[in-house]
Amino acid sequence: MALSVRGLRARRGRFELFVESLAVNSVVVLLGRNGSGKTTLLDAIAGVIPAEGVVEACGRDVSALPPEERRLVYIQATPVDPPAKAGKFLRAVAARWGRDRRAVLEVAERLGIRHLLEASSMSTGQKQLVNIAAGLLADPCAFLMDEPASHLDWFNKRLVNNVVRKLDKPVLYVTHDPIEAAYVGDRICVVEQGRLTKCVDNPGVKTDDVDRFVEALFS
Ligand SMILES: Nc1ncnc2c1ncn2[C@@H]1O[C@H](COP(=O)(O)OP(=O)(O)OP(=O)(O)O)[C@@H](O)[C@H]1O
Repeated sequence: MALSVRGLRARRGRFELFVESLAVNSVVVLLGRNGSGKTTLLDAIAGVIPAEGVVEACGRDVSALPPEERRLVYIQATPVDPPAKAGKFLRAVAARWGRDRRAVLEVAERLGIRHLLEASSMSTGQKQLVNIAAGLLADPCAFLMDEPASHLDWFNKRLVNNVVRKLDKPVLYVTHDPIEAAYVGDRICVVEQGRLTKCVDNPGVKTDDVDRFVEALFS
């Protein structure tokens, strides 16, 4: 079921975002210059900043609900520090959603982070993988992802991209990387000065040459 937005208006100082309509059925990528309003759009949908207009998720109007009741997973560009070791944290998230330890191990396997479950310290990119794992353990109506791969190496970026492509939930995905946009998105929308100025279906740009180039460098 789609995540959809109608007549969404939000302000940040003198900056104004207005999105007349946006339907997210699969993976929709937002591309735009710095300061164009991509994060503001995700913040407004998540409900972490005040906004006018309608946001629908799982077929219900969530516009008046606080963020924690909207059933949206919001992965932000800068990962949140897990409050405990990754394994303990992810087991707590799983329990919150009625899932067991096997679900944690399965998600950790998918994201290649089993070795981090008991780690006492992690890099920023490793923390981001744990944040993404926590999001996958939840049962949201949709995912909002703001540059989720900006701290990830190419291999982890591809791994996360592949996980995102297989999610059977709507995903609104911000990246600055057009190669990543072409790889992960079903639709690509351009954000300019707080407006969606263009949305196109992914024409199927091939990114294999870049993949081969990076793999050769690290082989
Ligand atoms: N905390 C803030 N206080 C006031 N204005 C802000 C604040 N954060 C952002 N803005 C304004 O909102 C505009 C949109 O910012 P936003 O973070 O949504 O852009 P973005 O497209 O996500 O940028 P980037 O690609 O650099 O992450 C900015 O141009 C800036 O003028």
